[in-house]
Amino acid sequence: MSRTWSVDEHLADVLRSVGPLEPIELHLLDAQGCVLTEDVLVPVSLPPFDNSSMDGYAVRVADVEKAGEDAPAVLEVVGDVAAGAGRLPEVGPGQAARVMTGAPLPPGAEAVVPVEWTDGGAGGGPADAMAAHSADPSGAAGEVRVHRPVTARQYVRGKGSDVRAGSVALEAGTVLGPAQIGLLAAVGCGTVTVRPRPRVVVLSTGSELVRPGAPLGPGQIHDSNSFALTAAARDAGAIAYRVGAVADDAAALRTVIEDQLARADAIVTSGGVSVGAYDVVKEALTGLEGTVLGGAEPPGDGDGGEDGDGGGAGESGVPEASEGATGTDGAPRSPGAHRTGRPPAHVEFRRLAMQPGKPQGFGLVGPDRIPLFALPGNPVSSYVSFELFVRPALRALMGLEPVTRRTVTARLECEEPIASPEGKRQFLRGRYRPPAAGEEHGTVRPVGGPGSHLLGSLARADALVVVPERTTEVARGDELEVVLLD
Ligand SMILES: Nc1nc2c(c(=O)[nH]1)N[C@H]1C(S)=C(S)[C@@H](COP(=O)(O)OP(=O)(O)OC[C@H]3O[C@@H](n4cnc5c(N)ncnc54)[C@H](O)[C@@H]3O)O[C@H]1N2
Ligand code: MOO
Repeated sequence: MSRTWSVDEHLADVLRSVGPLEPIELHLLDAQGCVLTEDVLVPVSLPPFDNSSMDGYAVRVADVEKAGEDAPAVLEVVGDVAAGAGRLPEVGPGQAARVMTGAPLPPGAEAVVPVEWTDGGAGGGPADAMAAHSADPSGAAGEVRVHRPVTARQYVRGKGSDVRAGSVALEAGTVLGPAQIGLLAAVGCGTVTVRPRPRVVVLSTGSELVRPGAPLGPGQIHDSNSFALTAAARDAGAIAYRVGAVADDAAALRTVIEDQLARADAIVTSGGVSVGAYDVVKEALTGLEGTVLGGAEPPGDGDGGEDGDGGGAGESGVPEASEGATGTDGAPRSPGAHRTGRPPAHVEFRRLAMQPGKPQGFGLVGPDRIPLFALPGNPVSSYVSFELFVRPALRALMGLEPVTRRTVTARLECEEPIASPEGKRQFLRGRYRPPAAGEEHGTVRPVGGPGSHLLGSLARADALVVVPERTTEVARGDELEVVLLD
């Protein structure tokens, strides 16, 4: 390691290295959370035809003009129009058609009288509802008494009154949420062109790691990082594949990562980046020249596969493949924008002026130059590093903005002053309370201490409290920047 990088320098370097993935066409539900890359024009007006907004009777306005409670207009019922009806009865003078919500307005009719303004064809006073067609098919015939007048087009939803054919339904850049997906379905689009979710392969390293659920032997711990990071990748919008823990064997790790290249738009590892004798990630990802990870084309196509055999895995001997978040899109992608210009494939290991998260590796690997994040092994360090560097990169790959989490200013709530290392940006875990009425800022209360192994308090936190590099102590009432985690 040479110089120390600031958090901002490292993030800028990461974001300089990743560009949005090439757009692909996806089925609507597979595109949820993705960004449209082109305007979507409305192929068919919505509604596609004039239709009723009420269950009632389609009438001609002049026929009910003088209708009142004591002097109902009596109209001949010429048939039923249910939603989806293809053949429509013609409504002539003195006539009405029973019409359901969403059903086409029959020819000749100008407005709809809600059933509650009529006797429902039953001959009594105002009706509450229509008799079910199955129970009384005769309801579509006979007479109906209308007790109130309607104006032209009343209770009629006009063709194109929602969106018109030829207009822009959604603009390029729109993020597809439930309402947008609903609109696309309504106008008949079955597929859309979007920036896809990045496929992220997450693997942890360490011979001490055991899969949760398996008993611990002496000196062993459960692998939590690969689970937390896979969940974080999904939370960021990615399709995440958790590969089980790989033991501290550089050659095996390199093989596993090479195998995973075929299905990865980004790779995240944890552990093995510090200065110890078993820091396997550093070893595996240094001196890549001439290897597939170093950018050399693989010998054959190579299927990468779901079950890369790294051997020597800490938990089972064979890395485990995990399902994709949405399980839609395992196919190889055309190279992303990060391939253009083809910077050298290389992973650099750095020291960052932050706590937790000091040791970090980052670079572009493989023939497609996909980003690889080698995060530190301490559980809080890897999670905080993911939040600060990987999440923004994944959002950049998806074309989502802003890439960073929302930050707010909050007043610190704590009993005793808290020390912070000089020259490092510290990220304390905290719980944020938004401002109450009349307050300019909310408050944040640290949970747990600064130790990078404190998962219990991380799990109770909903914010990261940022203590700047030059600050060596913070106390109650200090105004600090807070990164909101949800
Ligand atoms: N002499 C020095 N030692 C250390 C330094 C240093 O500057 N000089 N930096 C410390 C800091 S800061 C960090 S952070 C860690 C980073 O170490 P590694 O990235 O090499 O991580 P490991 O040694 O593999 O593991 C560290 C710690 O985390 C536990 N761990 C690892 N993977 C997992 C996992 N998947 N699930 C749960 N826990 C995991 C591991 O057992 C260790 O306890 O280095 C410091 N040392
Ligand atoms: O930087 Mo390490 O990430 O403090 O524990």
